Amino acid sequence: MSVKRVLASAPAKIILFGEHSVVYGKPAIAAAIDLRTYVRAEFNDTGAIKIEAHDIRTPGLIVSFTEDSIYFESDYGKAAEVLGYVRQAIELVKEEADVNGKGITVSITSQIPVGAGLGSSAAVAVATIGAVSRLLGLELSNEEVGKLGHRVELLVQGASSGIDPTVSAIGGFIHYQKGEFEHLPFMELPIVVGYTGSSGSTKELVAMVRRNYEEMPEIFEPILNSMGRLVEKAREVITSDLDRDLKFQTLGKLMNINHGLLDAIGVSTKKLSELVYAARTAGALGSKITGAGGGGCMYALAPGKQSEVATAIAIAGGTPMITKISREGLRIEEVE
Ligand SMILES: Nc1ncnc2c1ncn2[C@@H]1O[C@H](COP(=O)(O)OP(=O)(O)O)[C@@H](O)[C@H]1O
Ligand SMILES: C[C@@](O)(CCOP(=O)(O)O)CC(=O)O
Ligand SMILES: [Mg+2]
Repeated sequence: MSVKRVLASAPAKIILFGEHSVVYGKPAIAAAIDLRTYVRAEFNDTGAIKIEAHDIRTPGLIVSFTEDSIYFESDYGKAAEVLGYVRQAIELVKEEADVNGKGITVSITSQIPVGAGLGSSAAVAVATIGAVSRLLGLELSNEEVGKLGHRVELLVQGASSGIDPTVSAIGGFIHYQKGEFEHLPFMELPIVVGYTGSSGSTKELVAMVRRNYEEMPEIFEPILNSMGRLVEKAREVITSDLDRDLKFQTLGKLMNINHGLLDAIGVSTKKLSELVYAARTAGALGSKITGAGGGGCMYALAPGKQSEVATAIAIAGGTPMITKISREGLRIEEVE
């Protein structure tokens, strides 16, 4: 029986250590979290690719009212650009399969705030590849979907380490470097994510760091190397047989150092720093930006203090989210 409709979902992530330096080939540690993007894919008879993005707000809406009608106009150039990840994801899958001139309709709903450092771009790419590949009868492993998701990010952003699509596709807690990943022993992490409410574009932030790196390589090299070293130290701690409390204390110190280095390369903002320090004052062992920065989210490690830290983040003007690691990555939810 041929497949008519597929619903797939893929999780958000946090980068625990090593964002930005991972783009320069250094290692990083990330975990999938329990916020998801859902993508439904089905055939249509128009021969066209149709994308229904229910969570994307198009800027610059103009509405004209007459007595008996309403006209809508929008900045369609920007609308097409914002759907670049979904479109590229569909195109890459179509290259691998015979669609017989049929069109594909993709409909997206998401729990992940956009441009917030939680990997919404990777989750939408991974869930789209998962849904469309299954619709077209391709048997791709989650790891293969992650690799295609990396190609999507490279095509749209120009640069991407691939850590986000990898962890979104395979789930869990990973160490990642230059396309290779390793699952770390699963541990419950008592974390709180704090959202500033503003967004940053990963494409622009990665490009800004690259420009500054090229202008002052002798300053940036040692900072990126230090980020890489602290990731290795964090991995040693996570995989050691130290007791949980000692592990968290050292990881907290490393988070604070990582935040300082991210601030040094220019990806923090006043609001992010306010949330980072509010969390520490409320008893977090460590706190830092997560993801590309320039707005978006920070996270804090707060064993026994999660509700105090959540309150402090809210008082400082952020939106706290107490999340859990998602062991599952890409999931096929329904096939009809
Ligand atoms: N629900 C969604 N539907 C369509 N596109 C999405 C969705 N969520 C994210 N995207 C795409 O991902 C972009 C944000 O990616 P990025 O700048 O990498 O930030 P992040 O991955 O941290 O959220 C959006 O501008 C849009 O192109
Ligand atoms: C800055 C970076 O390290 C992570 C970006 O994550 P996000 O898109 O902000 O969720 C870029 C990358 O790894 O490709
Ligand atoms: Mg992204």
